[in-house]
Amino acid sequence: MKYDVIVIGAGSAGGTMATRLSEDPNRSVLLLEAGPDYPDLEQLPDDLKFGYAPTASEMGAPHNWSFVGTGTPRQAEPVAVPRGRVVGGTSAINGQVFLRGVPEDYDRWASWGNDEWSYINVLPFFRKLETDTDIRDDFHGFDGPIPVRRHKREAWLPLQEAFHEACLDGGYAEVYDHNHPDSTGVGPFPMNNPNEQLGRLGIRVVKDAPGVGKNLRDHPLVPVRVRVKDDFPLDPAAPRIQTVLRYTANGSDARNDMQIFPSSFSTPLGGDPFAEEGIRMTCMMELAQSAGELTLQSTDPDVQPHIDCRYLEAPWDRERMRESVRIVLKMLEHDAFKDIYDGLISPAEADLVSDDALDDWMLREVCIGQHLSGTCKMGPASDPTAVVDQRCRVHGIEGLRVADASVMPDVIRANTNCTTIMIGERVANWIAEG
Ligand SMILES: Cc1cc2nc3c(=O)[nH]c(=O)nc-3n(C[C@H](O)[C@H](O)[C@H](O)COP(=O)(O)OP(=O)(O)OC[C@H]3O[C@@H](n4cnc5c(N)ncnc54)[C@H](O)[C@@H]3O)c2cc1C
Repeated sequence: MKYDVIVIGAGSAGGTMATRLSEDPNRSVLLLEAGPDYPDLEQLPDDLKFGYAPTASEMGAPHNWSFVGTGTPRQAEPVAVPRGRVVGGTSAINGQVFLRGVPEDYDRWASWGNDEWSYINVLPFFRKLETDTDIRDDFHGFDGPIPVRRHKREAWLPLQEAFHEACLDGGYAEVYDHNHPDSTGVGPFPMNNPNEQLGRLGIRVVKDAPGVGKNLRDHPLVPVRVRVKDDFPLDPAAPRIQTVLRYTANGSDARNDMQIFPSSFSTPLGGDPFAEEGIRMTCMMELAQSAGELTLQSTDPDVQPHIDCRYLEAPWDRERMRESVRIVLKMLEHDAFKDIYDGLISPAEADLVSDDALDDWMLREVCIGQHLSGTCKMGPASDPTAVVDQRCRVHGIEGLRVADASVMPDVIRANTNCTTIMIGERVANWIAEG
């Protein structure tokens, strides 16, 4: 059997591409996926259907590749690297935040020789992929396949309210629409959950592309773990994440290069997702200077690659992360937290005595941001580190494209799913045009 297009991997980008390309009955499309398919809601297992509890992304969970990587040299244990193995890919096990990057992210991609990816060029595809159920304007879609909504104010849990109040008092702007190009400040996350439910190895080299595996980008995060008062309600099944603060670090020229968001329920790190610990305030770096690397360990596709994240390697990353932790600590002293906050679980007092002590704590505690990207970056052929051109065609190989989160030349200042789906939309469009 011959196919016009073969898509490997039914994840955020691959699933989108196969869907769009098969809209034309005259085009044959083969979609190959390593994990199972659940074609309707009845057959969908609970861990994939109810996204609030992170059971689907636990190590060893049935739809998780359960990779491991190296976070920083100071960590004794490897970091867990969950990736979805199911039709839907990682978007089937993710946190359902549906945030776009800031326009400058895409304009930076364009400035590196990929003019097709400027914000003005990608906006129609962001609109095409979604139906925003809250907002109708030039920046949002209203007839696309993915529903986008925000948790209504009356449904915010008490921690989210306290966080919001403390941020406003801290001088941050109030934002309702974080997908608006100008947004910065605190407000509800846009979500895509449905309304209230749910060579060295002897491999023959076909093309030497030295950029493959380099430029591993992510949003490293440092969790501040907080004990709560005895009578403060903790519900493991409630939405953990509802609001977010996006802000610019002191001295940074990159808008919204940092995020802080509160989790209304937290568990010991890496432990049982229903075991209660308190709450968590997460400091997340949206535009890290440090980049990691992904290298093959074997020719066997079942052996995972070595994933070296190199989080917080750059002093500038540590400086911004220290500031973020200190913003959280100050925020916890705000009156809005007086019925919630009962002391820190981590960091301990000794971790806060100096910049060095705090760095040491951060380098031990830093976690994966789940937004791995960049290891097959797009760029012109004149860039020796570029793996694909701006239409995602592999340089020097006819008929082969890479279209997923790995083609981002740098990670965007937002969670990656929405942009990855947009990449799938764009590439499908180019293939369809011929
Ligand atoms: C725990 C977690 C939470 C996250 N939360 C969010 C969030 O809230 N918001 C957000 O925007 N982003 C989030 N992300 C990130 C986001 O989901 C990913 O960036 C995005 O889904 C990546 O899409 P992709 O198409 O690049 O890859 P994937 O969606 O991972 O697709 C790759 C597909 O290829 C398949 N595959 C791999 N190898 C083979 C093979 N050899 N043969 C056949 N098939 C194969 C895989 O099984 C998978 O289905 C999260 C990620 C994780 C892990």
